[in-house]
Amino acid sequence: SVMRIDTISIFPEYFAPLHLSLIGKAIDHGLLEVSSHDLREFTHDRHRSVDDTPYGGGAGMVMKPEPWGEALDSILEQLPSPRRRPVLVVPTPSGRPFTQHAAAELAGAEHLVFACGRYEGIDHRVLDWADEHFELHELSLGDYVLNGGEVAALAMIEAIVRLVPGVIGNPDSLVEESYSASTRGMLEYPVYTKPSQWRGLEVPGVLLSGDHGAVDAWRALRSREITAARRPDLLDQESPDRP
Ligand SMILES: Nc1ccccc1-c1cnco1
Repeated sequence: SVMRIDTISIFPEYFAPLHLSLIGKAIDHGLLEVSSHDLREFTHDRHRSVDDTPYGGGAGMVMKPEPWGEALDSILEQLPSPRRRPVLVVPTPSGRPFTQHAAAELAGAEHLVFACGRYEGIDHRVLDWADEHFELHELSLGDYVLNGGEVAALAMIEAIVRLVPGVIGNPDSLVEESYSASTRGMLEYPVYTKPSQWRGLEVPGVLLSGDHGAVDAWRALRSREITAARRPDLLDQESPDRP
């Protein structure tokens, strides 16, 4: 089944990279449809304004509700009926953490819409209205400040689309990867390839030994060392996907 992704942003050109490489191939193979919409096409004033000063005062500008309402309406109108509610993802610093688990959940959706806000955010009434017409997910990429949702949406789209069956050539690379990349897995062990000597640096001998048991043990030990050093929060997590 074809997954459809719509993005809405005042910088639609941010999404041009989606048409390259992996995702570009999925689109060519008809597995995926991506279209990016310019929020300003849903304004009607001479200045095509999308933001205004915040009620209650404070610095910065807030995105006006009307253009968002019209943009979301136009997406709903283009849906074949009868339709399942499309998923609306709003990247926001105040969102639920976006995790590999969330990516896997969203990979099952038929239709994903990404609303990318700038400035100090979108008038909250847009989210209240959208909650009645979409399956709404306010998601954060991490605890840092971006200028807008576009970069977050690109990352989320890549994480989601690569889990859609048929998009990635070699599925078993997903199994290994998803196990360790998921936030409840362990961190990846270090990897090496030819040449065995490079700038005076050698490859750990065990990896050249052909002793697969020893290799697995070495990798498990390195994963645990690295995880303990960088992500102690991931250690000894009891989780459904790691018995
Ligand atoms: N800082 C932001 C500003 C606007 C839209 C999203 C974000 C975001 C998402 N995840 C982290 O930050």
